[in-house]
Amino acid sequence: MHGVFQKQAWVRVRWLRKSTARGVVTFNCYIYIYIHSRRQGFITWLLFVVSLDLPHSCVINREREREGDMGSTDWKLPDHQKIAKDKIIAVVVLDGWGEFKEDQYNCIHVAETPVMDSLKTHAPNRWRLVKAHGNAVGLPSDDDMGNSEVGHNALGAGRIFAQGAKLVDSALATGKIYGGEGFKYIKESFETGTLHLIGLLSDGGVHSRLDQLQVRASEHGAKRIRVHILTDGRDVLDGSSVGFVETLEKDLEDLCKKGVDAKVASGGGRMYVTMDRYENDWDVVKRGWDAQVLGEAPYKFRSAVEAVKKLRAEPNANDQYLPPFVIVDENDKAVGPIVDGDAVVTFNFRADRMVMMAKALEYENFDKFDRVRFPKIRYAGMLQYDGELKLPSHYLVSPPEIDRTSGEYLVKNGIRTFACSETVKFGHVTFFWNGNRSGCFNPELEEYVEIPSDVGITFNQEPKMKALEISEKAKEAILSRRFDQIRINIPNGDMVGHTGDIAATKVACKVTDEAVKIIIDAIEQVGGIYVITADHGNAEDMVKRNKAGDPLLDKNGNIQILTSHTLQPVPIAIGGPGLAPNIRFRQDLPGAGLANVAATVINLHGFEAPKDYEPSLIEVTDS
Ligand SMILES: O=C(O)[C@@H](CO)OP(=O)(O)O
Ligand SMILES: [Mn+2]
Ligand SMILES: [Mn+2]
Repeated sequence: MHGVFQKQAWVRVRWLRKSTARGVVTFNCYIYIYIHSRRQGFITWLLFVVSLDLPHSCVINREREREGDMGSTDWKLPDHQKIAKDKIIAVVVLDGWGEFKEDQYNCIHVAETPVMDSLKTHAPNRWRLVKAHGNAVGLPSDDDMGNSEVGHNALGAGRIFAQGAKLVDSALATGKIYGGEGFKYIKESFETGTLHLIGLLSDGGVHSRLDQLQVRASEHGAKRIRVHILTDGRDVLDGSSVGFVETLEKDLEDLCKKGVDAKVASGGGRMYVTMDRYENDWDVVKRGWDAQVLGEAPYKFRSAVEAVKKLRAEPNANDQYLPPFVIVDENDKAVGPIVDGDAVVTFNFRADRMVMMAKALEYENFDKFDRVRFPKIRYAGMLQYDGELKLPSHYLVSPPEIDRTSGEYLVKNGIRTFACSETVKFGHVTFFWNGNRSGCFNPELEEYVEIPSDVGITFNQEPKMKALEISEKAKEAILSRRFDQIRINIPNGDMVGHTGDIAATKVACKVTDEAVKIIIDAIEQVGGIYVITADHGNAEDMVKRNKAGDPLLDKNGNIQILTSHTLQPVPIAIGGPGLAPNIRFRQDLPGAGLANVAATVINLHGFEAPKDYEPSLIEVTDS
């Protein structure tokens, strides 16, 4: 982070976009840039012109890719020699359900969870733990907690891919990021326009990382920089926003001393401003748009530190839900609305909570809310957030190329698939599961059902969420016998765990257990198999601890509530009448992780898994 480096590169800038029936025609100008970087600096550029992007449509691209895939991949899975086909399999992901010591802050332990308890105690050969954090799911280090994106990617893809956090780290370390198309593109605005950086401000490492913003924002020649912050409190402790904003403001001050006009321009809490997902509530994105683009918000402050401190002092305020604010100058004028000719980077590497904003920033035709103004900007994502939609069309770092997922293999081998969750987790068992692809592979064999989530509440208010509705839908799908795989995500442990409300999280865990029972009972009726697992920990530990594992107290003597995910492993249990008695978990894979689940499920469907998948967790004994 403290290194000094120099780079020269070509940058593309889109300077004119025109919609046509088949897509967007983009005229580009190319600029040769010279970058001199030191820790807190920003941006520099030089010169110049020409080229033209031909229009394309997503549909055409998708078909071409598919044809290419079909040509190079052998999709046919060999039959498993010992496991019969045609069993109905329920794959259940309990979001945020880890395994941890049994104390009063372990909500799973404290709640009544007889079904999950019995899976653990009654069939020891069919219950085990798997790793769900750090290197096991493609994160930079084993200090990184798991999360839904990397967890579901690993569960679905059967292999470990270097994930966004890691890819950005390495693109920054090598300097490759600055030579890439995306950076070159935005850089063309640096001379006359402002560079806006929008994203989650914390070191949580789930959606973004502050140090990546610091490095990125350091000495790359932008003359005017505005940062639009989203406070966290969900991947990091509530209240930590103040420290992160202080760090950022200090960095920006240092830049100002070097002659860069750099300021925080707006802000708001991530769950209330900008970072909605799966189109649950466009109002969230609109609040962000109004503050970031239009420079309008209900609260105005002269500095971001003051904003966050004052807004946090309101009753029941927390970092996740801070209201939107703008920073104003001495004339009460917003210091950083986004206007024609500016560059914008959304610096989150994770997709789900940036896709909606990306659409608002990029799509000429857009009807989700009234944007009032649609500035002509050069916009790039830290990553491309949706490979299928090619959104955004410019990005600084290429996303992981997660190909040949288990879902695609199984569908291509005739497995009829049903996937379901409520809105806030719907994309987890579809988009993330399928390697960050929206849509299904074969609509004739697949049905994806989304149950609308509650809107405008924090989930401790409704801790049962839609768990029972999801499992009832899954039950219907199981009993209909129209599907071979029924895949669901039960969100409660995670979504309620993130609120930090221990009483509500207990309710969440109890209803999750009830939902599991509905699935297991349905599977009993059709002679099927269940696979119950989770994507990462959350509800099993609700308190921040010291190294010895004891709860930490804050300065008032209260326990420090942990709203984030954890580093804990998660359980996986298999069973059901369709599971032959001689199938059990292998004993020789003690370090297995979520990526080992895909091959396991493929085997249970009666196929051998692709050779390069992480090994299956099961074995078939002779007896
Ligand atoms: O809510 C989210 O965006 C993340 C936490 O940042 O949780 P999950 O990975 O479980 O979706
Ligand atoms: Mn999750
Ligand atoms: Mn979560």
